[in-house]
Amino acid sequence: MTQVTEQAAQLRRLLHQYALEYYVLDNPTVPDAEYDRLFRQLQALEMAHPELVTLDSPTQRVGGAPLPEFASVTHRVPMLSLNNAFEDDDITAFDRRIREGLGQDEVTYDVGPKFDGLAMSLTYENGVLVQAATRGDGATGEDVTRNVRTINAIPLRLQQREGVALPSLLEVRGEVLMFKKDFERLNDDQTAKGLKTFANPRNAAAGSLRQLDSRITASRRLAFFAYGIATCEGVTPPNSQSGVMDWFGTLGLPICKERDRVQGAEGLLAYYQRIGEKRPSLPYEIDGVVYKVDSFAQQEELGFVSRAPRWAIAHKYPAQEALTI
Ligand SMILES: Cc1ccc(Cn2cc(C(N)=O)ccc2=O)c(C)c1
Repeated sequence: MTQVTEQAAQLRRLLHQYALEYYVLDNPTVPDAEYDRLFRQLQALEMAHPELVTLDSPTQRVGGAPLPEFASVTHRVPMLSLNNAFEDDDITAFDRRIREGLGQDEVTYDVGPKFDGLAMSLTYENGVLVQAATRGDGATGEDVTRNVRTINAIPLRLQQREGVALPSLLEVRGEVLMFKKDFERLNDDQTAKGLKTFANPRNAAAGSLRQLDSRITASRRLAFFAYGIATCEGVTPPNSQSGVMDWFGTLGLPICKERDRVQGAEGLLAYYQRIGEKRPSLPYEIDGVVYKVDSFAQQEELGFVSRAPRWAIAHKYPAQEALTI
């Protein structure tokens, strides 16, 4: 390693750590000016030595000329669609079917908000983000890697702990969304520029990801929460949904702090009630909560019906009354 190569690697390590603290942990330990100083130092180094630029360099989040179109991507593992439930009885029936299917008298569920954004699949090779694809029809989606790289909450490189191996291949599923306050700010901005406004944060996020010019995507404030694993090679992942979520947290992937692990139908309904009460004050829009059987072995035992899993369901809230402007 030459001296400048080592210096660039050290700067990238620091900038990754500070960006994680700022965007994912919401707990910066250095002033913005310090981040900016190091960022500019890396930029100068890369300008003087272009061979030092790496795919995971924070200077490469926004780059490249606009694309003529999006390439299509075939998902290694189809992106699921969830069955919906609206009534409490549907949920007690869901839990009963599962208990009977497993021959268990109580089942542990991993539960979380159902974000009103866009499903996204991220592929990391040896810890470096190499591809991002939309759901599309579940089997084939669009390659939106350039645009997703501009989302600051999505790490360009997974956090590596001393002596802990990273997967050679990891496919992360999650939701790209826009927080309510960033949505309002964007619409104010659009109005000031005489441009069209967006009907809701989901449309704003979709419109921002559909841009062929990633500089426009970079100007929108998108967020991301990881919620599942599709493929993992090179290391053995945890054997439960909640274990994977905790693991993702150690890798520097943003995990929603409202998620939980509950027991049985009453645990599910208590969670639905609790999140329903918090919903208006959440910083992002949700259209329900998602319940998943926690154990992967139990998920495999239950399998799927057509394209939707028997082991998961979305419990939806009534449509929210129109936002009072
Ligand atoms: C000039 C400047 C530099 C950086 C930032 C925001 N920010 C801060 C940090 C930090 N404090 O750890 C890390 C990444 C980052 O993007 C702003 C708003 C303005």
